[in-house]
Amino acid sequence: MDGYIGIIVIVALAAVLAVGGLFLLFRPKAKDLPPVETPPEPPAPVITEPRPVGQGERDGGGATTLPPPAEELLRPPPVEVPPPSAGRMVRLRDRLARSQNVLGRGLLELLSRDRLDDDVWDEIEEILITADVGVAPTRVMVDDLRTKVKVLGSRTPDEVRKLLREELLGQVGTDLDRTLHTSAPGDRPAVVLVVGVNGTGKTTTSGKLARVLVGDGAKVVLGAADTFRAAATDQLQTWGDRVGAAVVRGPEGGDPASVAFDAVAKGIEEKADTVIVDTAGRLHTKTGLMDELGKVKRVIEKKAEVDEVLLVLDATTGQNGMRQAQVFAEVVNVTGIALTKLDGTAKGGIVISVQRELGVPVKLVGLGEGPDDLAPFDPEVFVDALIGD
Ligand SMILES: Nc1nc2c(ncn2[C@@H]2O[C@H](COP(=O)(O)OP(=O)(O)OP(=O)(O)O)[C@@H](O)[C@H]2O)c(=O)[nH]1
Repeated sequence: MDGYIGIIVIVALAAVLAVGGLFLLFRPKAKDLPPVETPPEPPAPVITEPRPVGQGERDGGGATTLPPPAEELLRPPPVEVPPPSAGRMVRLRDRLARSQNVLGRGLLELLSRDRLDDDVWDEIEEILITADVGVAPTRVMVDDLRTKVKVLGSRTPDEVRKLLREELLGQVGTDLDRTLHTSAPGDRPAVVLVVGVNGTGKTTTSGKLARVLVGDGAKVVLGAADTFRAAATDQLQTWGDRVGAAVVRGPEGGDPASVAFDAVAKGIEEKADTVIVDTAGRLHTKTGLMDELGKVKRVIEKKAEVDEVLLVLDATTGQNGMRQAQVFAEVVNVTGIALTKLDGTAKGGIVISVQRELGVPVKLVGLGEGPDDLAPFDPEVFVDALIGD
């Protein structure tokens, strides 16, 4: 019996030891334990730099801003000193180069081809027509170029460029008198009358021209004879205020001829160098409105000669502009063309066609909406911008 008890005790002891060993062997290690939950760190504080205190905040008014003091409201805006006109077209050359890329570089590329067969000449013709050079001038140019290419035979790139440059310059015309008559002999101011159909950019061009002249040192008076559109008068007033030019305005819907007359009278009285008279946009097909324009000019002439009649043409309207130009020329004897929006069209060929049809030179070109984006037209800069250096 004692033997049995001893065996039982030994077995029991062995069992206890075995269970203890197993526990020690498979006990969970620290890294297997579930992580101890620690409270999240509080978010870092957002440190903002103090903003300069605005007037409203200073008063504890949050977003509201106090109006500027009365004397500040009454003070006229500072008068600007615009840059002189010299070199303007060179400055704006890139705009031309971008918009007239096809006309210049396209022609250059085609003329540089080894073989100039009929298909290539057709393409050359198409480029010229598409750029609004006009049918007759296109024919002349293609014939000229064909003859010159034949004479040259094989062509180096420099020869092609020279050939095209000469042809384009010949068509644009280097010997036309492009002088803007903005100063008059004697002691009266020169009078510039600005005319054209609606929306071509007459008011903008009048304002920009005032800047050109003031930049060149002249004293300018502006006449807001566009009494039809109140906004045009305000627009002109803003242009005048910016460069310190007096603006003569009349009542809305008033007689434009009377405003034009008063503007010239003011120019004489103030010993101005130039009076620029902006007129209302009118469709060339409306006889009544065209007669009114004729009257504006005749009434001005009671006071002083009109030295320059600038027809403002929108280059983007293409051949439609030609018809307008003809009618205006019949009524008011146009002496110069201001071609606007040349920055927004590939139809730069209109310079060639309009001069040929009217026999009147392009004197100014508009190359953007900025206040100084109007330049005296320079044929060489124009052609060089088209074909690149
Ligand atoms: N891109 C570009 N826009 C121009 C140029 N010249 C004028 N404009 C824009 O053409 C628009 C019409 O110009 P306005 O001067 O008001 O035209 P307007 O002929 O006086 O208009 P009406 O009095 O209604 O006949 C404006 O948005 C001008 O900024 C130019 O050379 N280039």
